[in-house]
Amino acid sequence: MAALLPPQRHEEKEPVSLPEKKRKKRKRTKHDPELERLDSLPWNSSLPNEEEDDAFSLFIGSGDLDGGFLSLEEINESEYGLDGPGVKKKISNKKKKKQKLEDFTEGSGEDVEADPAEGMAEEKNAKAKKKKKKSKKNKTKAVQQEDEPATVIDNKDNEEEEMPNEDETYPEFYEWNELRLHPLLMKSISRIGFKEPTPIQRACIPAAAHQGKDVIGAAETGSGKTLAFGLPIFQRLLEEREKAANMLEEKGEEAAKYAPKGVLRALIITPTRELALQVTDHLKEFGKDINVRVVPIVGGMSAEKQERLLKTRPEIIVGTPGRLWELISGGEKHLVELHSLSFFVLDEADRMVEAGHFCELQSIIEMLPMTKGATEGQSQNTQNCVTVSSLSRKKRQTFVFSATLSLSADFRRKLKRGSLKSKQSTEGLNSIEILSERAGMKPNAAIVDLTNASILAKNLEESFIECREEDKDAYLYYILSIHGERRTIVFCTSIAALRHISSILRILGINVSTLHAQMQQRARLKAIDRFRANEHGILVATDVAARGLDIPGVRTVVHYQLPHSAEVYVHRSGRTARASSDGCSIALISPNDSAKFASLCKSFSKESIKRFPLESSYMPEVMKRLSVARQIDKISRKDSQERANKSWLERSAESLELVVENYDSEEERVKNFKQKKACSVHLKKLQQELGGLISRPLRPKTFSHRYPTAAGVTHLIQHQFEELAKQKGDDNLVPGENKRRKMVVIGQDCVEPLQALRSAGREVLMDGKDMSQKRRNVENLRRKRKEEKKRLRDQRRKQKKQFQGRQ
Ligand SMILES: Nc1ncnc2c1ncn2[C@@H]1O[C@H](COP(=O)(O)OP(=O)(O)OP(=O)(O)O)[C@@H](O)[C@H]1O
Repeated sequence: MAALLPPQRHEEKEPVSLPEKKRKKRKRTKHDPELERLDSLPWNSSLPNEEEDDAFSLFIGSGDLDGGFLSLEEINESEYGLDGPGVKKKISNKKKKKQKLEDFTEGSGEDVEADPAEGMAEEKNAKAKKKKKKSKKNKTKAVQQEDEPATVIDNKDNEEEEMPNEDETYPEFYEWNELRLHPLLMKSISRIGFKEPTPIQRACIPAAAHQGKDVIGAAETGSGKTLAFGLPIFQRLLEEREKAANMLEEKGEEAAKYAPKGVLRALIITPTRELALQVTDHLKEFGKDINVRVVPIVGGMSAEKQERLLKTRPEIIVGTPGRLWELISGGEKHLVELHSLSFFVLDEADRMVEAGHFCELQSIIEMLPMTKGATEGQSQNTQNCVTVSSLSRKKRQTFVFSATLSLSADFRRKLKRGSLKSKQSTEGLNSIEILSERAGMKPNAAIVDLTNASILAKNLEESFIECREEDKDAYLYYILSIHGERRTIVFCTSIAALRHISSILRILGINVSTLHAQMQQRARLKAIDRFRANEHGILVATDVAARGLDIPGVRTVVHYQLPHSAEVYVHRSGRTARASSDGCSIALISPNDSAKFASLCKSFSKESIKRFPLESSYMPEVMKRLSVARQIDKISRKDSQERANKSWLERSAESLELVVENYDSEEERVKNFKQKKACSVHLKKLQQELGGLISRPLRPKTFSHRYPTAAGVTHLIQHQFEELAKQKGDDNLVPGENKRRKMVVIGQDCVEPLQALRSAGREVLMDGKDMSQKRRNVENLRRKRKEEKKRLRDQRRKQKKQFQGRQ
């Protein structure tokens, strides 16, 4: 356990004898049961089998240091470039240190052109602060010169003063203390209110922030991976600033080299635009207290906005591979300064090696200057280099994170042997391993794999509904109407299916947002915002929303169509049951899906899965509504298709300066007109019919009209009832009559899917063979029915012919 403990910052200033209190504390942490639990966690069993002696299966402090964490004695700050040359260890009190840091931070903001959106307020603040600080600084300087000449720490009292006691400052957040984060980060953590680090944060932060290691991290969805790489980045930037601030007096201008300002320090690449924006927001939340600029660079962003953001010369950029490569290859000034990069992060790395991202990502990686040990000649952009300190040039850390990361035994063995130097030796490695290798992943990288055998989040309840393909709409409508509580995401594999169900649901009066890759970026963001804003929102999305989206309060994920891979299933389901909350997933399984579903369960080592409880007495009403909705949908589609075709024809003709003439005869035109009119009358009729149906709560067949007990009343309908009751009360407010007029909804069986599942879900054994057999049986049955129908049809025809012959 010692590996997680080495107090790097303490180490620097630590006196020969530690105070008794501290020693006890360290001893205590050494035997932290949580860390021991992590230590004993196995590698994901679904991944290739491990050799017993593999040190990379969550290596947290054993005697074998190869590829694992360094022990306390082995950490040499100078090796990681964390102490600038000639730094004298000084005694300074807490205030003085903070003051210096602030001075430096302020300075760093001065020559950075601010983003107009946020910049004005910042500029104002900075000016006011600057005035204040100037007078303060002068005072402090005077006091320092008189009272506190620079001395080497050798005395307990001073040491106690130097390190702020976080226990006292943030007593509720003591769980973070062992990670020894910078006080400003602790301030952010306390402001945001994260009581304790998540396991992945606990495991990654010491390795990444204090031991300067590269990290490959895998942990379940919603487990806080963003901060697992975000906090080490902030920690290092702050430490560098602090050191530069300490040197400011001695070295003057030169000190600034140790915390270069206005240069790119971290490049975080994510597979989707939404994820990049989300990671940016998450990090910005922490960057607030420490004046670190984090900006997103994603496809779909306007050139002006992009330019404005890059002009602020942010330290951290979060982007998608396509747009980043476009800018890097185009020689964008801020982005080509990749030599100053201290962190290169691949978030959701396994998704990025899929088609569509790989080439751009590979090109970006090829532009990265070689890290320690590589020949200078291999760096392609050295002529663009500005002078940066050895501190930031010395090493770049690479972080690779995902919930579904699989590394081959061969790659882990390679890391262990430290044989990752050759760029050519990529034989037998998968794409993610090749990219990690090319990105300069160091041989002693820490691999932290906290995924369990099933990889799925532990608070997730999975379930399924078996139904015919054509009944999926009905079951989806059933779930959303009867159990439509809290936020729900419905996943489709194809955009066509997404369009179909979102249209049907809208016709049925269910307000849904949609999200898919063919939408304009602005519309995509709007859809997410709308979904976020509605506590009971419904988002119908393709797999573009499967990864990383972090929207609190998503309680249900419906797999309308099964995804193509087990990984995507994990990520889709991971949109619920995030952090410490719980949620459920419901897969709609048609006979065609059953074999796929069985193999999915097999790959997660699932022996049984719950069948989602259904109340069949609701289905006749559901089917009735759906049938009308489908007819409306068909007519509207036909109509809009015709209009689209017509306008396309007109637009094309207009662009060619042609006149479109109508050659239809008068008779045809009248006929068309009549047809259209009949169609629109029919449509209106259907709409009226559906309006009548959906104006009432969805009721089971046995529902009594005389006693509305609210069976099947969703929150929406109950809300409508309440509104209605309120309205009626307001309309004719006669004193004394209130009681009689008020409509009361008695009882409520509208429960969340998770609640329904927990109280009534039935476990079904998942037997792959059984599922396949079932599928075969259904297919046989269908074939027989078809044959029977054909036989009957032929028979009828024959009889008809015979009858006609007799006549
Ligand atoms: N220490 C913590 N305590 C409580 N909540 C946390 C903590 N760290 C992060 N979170 C919250 O947990 C949620 C999930 O975090 P994050 O998005 O980083 O997860 P993730 O592991 O990257 O998920 P995914 O694999 O789906 O991308 C976020 O809302 C985040 O604010």
